Amino acid sequence: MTDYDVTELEGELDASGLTVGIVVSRFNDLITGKLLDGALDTLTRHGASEDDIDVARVPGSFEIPLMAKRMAESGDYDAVIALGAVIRGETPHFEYVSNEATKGVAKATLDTDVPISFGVLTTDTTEQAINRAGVKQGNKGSEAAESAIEMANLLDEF
Ligand SMILES: Nc1c(NC[C@H](O)[C@H](O)[C@H](O)CO)[nH]c(=O)[nH]c1=O
Ligand SMILES: CC(=O)[C@@H](O)COP(=O)(O)O
Repeated sequence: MTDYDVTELEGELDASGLTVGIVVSRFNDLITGKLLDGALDTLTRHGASEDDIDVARVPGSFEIPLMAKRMAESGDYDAVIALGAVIRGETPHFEYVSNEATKGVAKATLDTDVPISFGVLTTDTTEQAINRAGVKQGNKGSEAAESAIEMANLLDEF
């Protein structure tokens, strides 16, 4: 590939010194607990201190945006991580919960200017969720933690 003489900016994957808030849904907690494990493992492996990580538990993914926004606007956190698992049932409820959780987190991060990474699974089946919580398809909680670290460091450059 041709080398370009451009300035490239990228957030370091270094979590040392970062304060991080995690909002995790209790709904489907057999899944969300694994997402939380993945996020905490990633944060500490990249240098975050457990003393600098706060975890807030909410009833379901619909409640994530409000708590994520409250953490972000507190000024106490360099980044917030949103973790949930919305699994399709028999009714259209899945669409509403998924859409509002997604839109709410997106709005909260833009409104507060604080990185809020999106680790909310939206799956058709329980198996799909299990596979994305530390089995065959990785761990969305770990991925969300990496995004939070990178964005906190990248935004610190501006
Ligand atoms: N069905 C799922 C829900 N439903 C609960 C909502 O998130 C919310 O807590 C309730 O409507 C009360 O406001 N939540 C999930 O996180 N995952 C689901 O599969
Ligand atoms: C995503 C949901 O709210 C869903 O799990 C609820 O299940 P159902 O649509 O069968 O009531």
